[in-house]
Amino acid sequence: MRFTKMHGTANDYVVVDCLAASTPADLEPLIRAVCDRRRGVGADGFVLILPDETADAEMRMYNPDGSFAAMCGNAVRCVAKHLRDTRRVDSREFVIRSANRRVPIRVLQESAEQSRIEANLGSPRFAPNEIPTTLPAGADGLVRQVSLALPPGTASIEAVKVTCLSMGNPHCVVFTDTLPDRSVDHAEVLRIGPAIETASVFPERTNVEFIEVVARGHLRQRTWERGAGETLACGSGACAAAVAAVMTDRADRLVTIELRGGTLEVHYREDEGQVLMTGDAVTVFEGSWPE
Ligand SMILES: N[C@H](CCC[C@H](N)C(=O)O)C(=O)O
Repeated sequence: MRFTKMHGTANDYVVVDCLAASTPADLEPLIRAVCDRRRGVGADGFVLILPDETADAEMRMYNPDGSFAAMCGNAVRCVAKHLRDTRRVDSREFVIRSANRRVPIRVLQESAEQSRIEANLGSPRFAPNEIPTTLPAGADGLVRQVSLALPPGTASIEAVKVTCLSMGNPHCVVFTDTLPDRSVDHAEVLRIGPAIETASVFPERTNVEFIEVVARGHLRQRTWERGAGETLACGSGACAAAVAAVMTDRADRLVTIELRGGTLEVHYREDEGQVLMTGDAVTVFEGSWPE
């Protein structure tokens, strides 16, 4: 199986082009083996690129544990770069489908190694059943700064305040100004993250973003990803964080998000309520995996 190793803000993926090749069989064990950082290639996810009737291509992204994710912001920029590099699309503007979302792409700069790409991830969904979560929404229909109890002994605190939404995949945002230490560097990501990811109030689990508000146009983010653990960046998570910061009046609609693996620009547009994310996409190497 031929693949391309890529990353977006150091959130790395094994990308398999199935536009002119068959889709690998028996995916789950293959994904676990390929994503294993010691025994395999090592990646935060495994991405298939497939033909599509309604878009220029379909992206299917799987976490290292084999679970499917309906959206993936950093990976969609990698897929966009691959489609341009392999001349599957002539224009710098095209559409990639991920599950039930069409993601309009604009390629802003490009080179063989690295490109700068804008992806429109669409509108956030706020209804608890669309996130999904069993946490209660307020009178405004938002799950905003709701208290979530942590299992005893998880962390130095017994509960956290969370703001939840979907970008096609579930996100739970924790602002560090509600934690004992306001710095995102000291947030108990490795303890609180997994406890929230697998909390019973998230029937499909959830991604977790820890956000420090530096200024109304500058956020710092650490991420505990569903099915992957702490990653150096999460694009859909950055979009969710930007929306949550606007929902809680902590930020303006155009924000720079500083993640451990790099920087993303996010624009939560007021007009159609869509969320545009701009960042890099990097090709690292081509490889093959024994069939
Ligand atoms: N890293 C990805 C998110 C993967 C989300 C996945 N962990 C899930 O289960 O939803 C991103 O850049 O958006």
